[in-house]
Parts: sequence; C-alpha cells; structure tokens
Amino acid sequence: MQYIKGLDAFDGRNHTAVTLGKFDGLHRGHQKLLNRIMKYAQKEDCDSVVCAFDMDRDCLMTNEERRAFLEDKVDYLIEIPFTREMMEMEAEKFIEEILYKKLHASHIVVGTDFNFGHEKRGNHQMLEKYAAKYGYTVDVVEKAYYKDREISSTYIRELLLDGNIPLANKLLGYPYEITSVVEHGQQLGRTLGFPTMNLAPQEKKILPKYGVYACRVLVDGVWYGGVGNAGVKPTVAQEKRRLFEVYVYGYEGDAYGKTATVQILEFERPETKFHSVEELKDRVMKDMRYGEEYLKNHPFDER
Ligand SMILES: Cc1cc2nc3c(=O)[nH]c(=O)nc-3n(C[C@H](O)[C@H](O)[C@H](O)COP(=O)(O)O)c2cc1C
Ligand SMILES: Nc1ncnc2c1ncn2[C@@H]1O[C@H](COP(=O)(O)OP(=O)(O)OP(=O)(O)O)[C@@H](O)[C@H]1O
Repeated sequence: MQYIKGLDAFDGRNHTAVTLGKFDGLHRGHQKLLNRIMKYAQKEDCDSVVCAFDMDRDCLMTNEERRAFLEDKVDYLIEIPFTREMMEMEAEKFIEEILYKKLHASHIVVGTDFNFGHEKRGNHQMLEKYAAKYGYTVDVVEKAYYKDREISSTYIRELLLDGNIPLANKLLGYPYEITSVVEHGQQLGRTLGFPTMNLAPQEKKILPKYGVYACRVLVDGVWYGGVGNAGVKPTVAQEKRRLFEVYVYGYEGDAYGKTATVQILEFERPETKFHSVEELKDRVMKDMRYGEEYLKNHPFDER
C-alpha cells in the first residue's frame, strides 16, 4: 500500500476504485466499502484507493493504526486534511478536479448518507448524475446495522465510553486496541505484588470508560492474557494522566521501552479511588482472579 498525505502528493496513473469518508475505526460498515473496492481492484486493472478525511478530533483509531489496518488490503491510503479549502470546494468541482482528473476514478463506492463539498451538497445522487460524463460507476452501499441502529463511529465511541466493550468490538469487527511504548511508572506495582506495563495512549485516542478490563497483550511478538486499568489511577497519582496499566499473566521480561498492544475484551468494574494502597492491592488481587477466569472461559489463539 502507498500511504499519501494530502491529495497533491498523489500521482497514480491507473484507473481507480475509490471510497471516501472519515473512516474512524474502520468498523463493519466501513469494511463493506473496503471489500467492494478491493474486489474491483482484483477483477479489473485498477487500483483501490481509500480517501480518508482527517477531522482532528477524538478518535477510535490513530492515523498510524488506520494505516496499519489497511496496509495489506488496498493500494492507496490518501489522508486528506479537512481544511477550509476542502470544506468550501463546490461538490461539482470535487467530482471533476479530484475524482476525475486526479484520481482517474472508474468506480466510486460510498454509503447511502455520504456527503461532500460546500454545504454538503454533494451526495450519491450527484455522483450518479455525473457518472456518464466522467466515465465512472457509483456503488451506493446499504448501511450495516446492529439491531435497529446504523453502525457508525459515533455509536462505537458511545459504547466505549459506556464500558460496553463487547458490543463495541462486535461492531468494529475486531477488538479495540491501544498500542504504545511501555513507560516507566512509579515502580509501585512491583512492590505491591503486581508489576504492570504502563501504556500512554496518544492524546486523541479514546480510552474506554475508566475501569478494569480483561484483555490480551502483544509484546515481544507473543500474545499474553492480561487484566488492566484504563484511567488516571486516582489512589496513587496526583496528576490526571491517562494510562492503560496492565498486569500481564506469565510475562517475566522487562518491557520498558518496547512497543506493546493491548486488546480490550471485557469490562469488570469502574476505576475507584481507594482509601489506602492496601485496599487497592486487595482489589487488584481480585481483579487478577477475575481476569484469569475470564481468559480461561474465552481462550484465544496466538496470532
Ligand atoms: C487490574 C488493575 C486494577 C487497577 N485498579 C485501580 C483502581 O481502581 N484505582 C486506582 O487508583 N488504580 C488502579 N490501578 C492502578 C494501580 O494504582 C497502579 O497500577 C499501581 O499503583 C502501580 O503503579 P506504577 O506502575 O506507577 O508503579 C489498577 C491496576 C491494575 C493492574
Ligand atoms: N454502517 C455503515 N454501513 C455502510 N457504509 C457505511 C456505514 N457507516 C458509514 N458508511 C459509509 O462509509 C463511508 C465513511 O463513513 P464515515 O466514517 O464518514 O461515517 P460514520 O462511520 O457514520 O462516522 P460518524 O459516526 O463519525 O459520522 C461513507 O461513505 C459512509 O456512508
């Protein structure tokens, strides 16, 4: 996959199958669109292109994570900053200048509610109106639903903030994850009997509801079970720095400075400010048993 920041840097010559949107999280609805452009690229002599508008807001996926997710799936990921110029471009001009002249689109794949251009005048009907003139086809993909609600990034953000991680994971189609370099903590965990890996999510990356979760952890290329706390550890920390701190079953190495990925699987309880470190320690021992039980009942294959 070629990763391109800004449309100006795109210089592909081939015809393309393009999909467009914000694509935060690349959830199951988005995956329908991805599958469609990938099929076109397989069947025909064209490149698959994801145009992702960058909204600069709290996100399910950082740009690096989105890039990694798409790496072996599509030919191009173009990140388009959602600037005033982009917002004010007339939809007709977007079709002619960008989809036709720049991207050489022969297939355009969008959801039923996709909007673009000045005052959001562009939609799939307008794309269809110009299809013959510019020589592309338009696929309008029906929305993927969970029960009676459309799957959307907004819905999944709400679920995470409610601690409903199993449903968030189901709608994403993969477990919600956090990747970061493991940091030094206050080294308290070790003396309390539960050494933890401390992961600091990127500033804009959404942490689920503050609390304790069963999870799995990838470190040194191996998946382990874990139980971790999302939050600011109010019992021991003065500053309100967001962390995901995870106790990793059976890990005995030194992970400081290494990159680890945590996949969050199930919510156990909210984060609590305990009266003493002793109380915290007693509770974490229970959390560790909870995590073990959860992982025993939900075995996972090493990936
Ligand atoms: C399973 C688990 C549950 C935790 N729950 C809480 C909690 O409810 N409240 C809290 O203040 N800290 C909680 N923590 C964070 C601990 O306070 C923290 O890991 C410990 O103090 C060690 O910090 P350190 O890595 O800076 O040494 C939890 C940590 C783990 C691993
Ligand atoms: N549930 C879905 N099923 C099929 N297509 C979808 C679904 N949700 C979004 N799309 C389409 O995917 C593209 C990108 O969607 P986008 O990320 O902008 O929307 P979203 O997931 O609804 O996000 P938000 O909740 O932030 O508005 C658009 O073409 C959109 O119509």
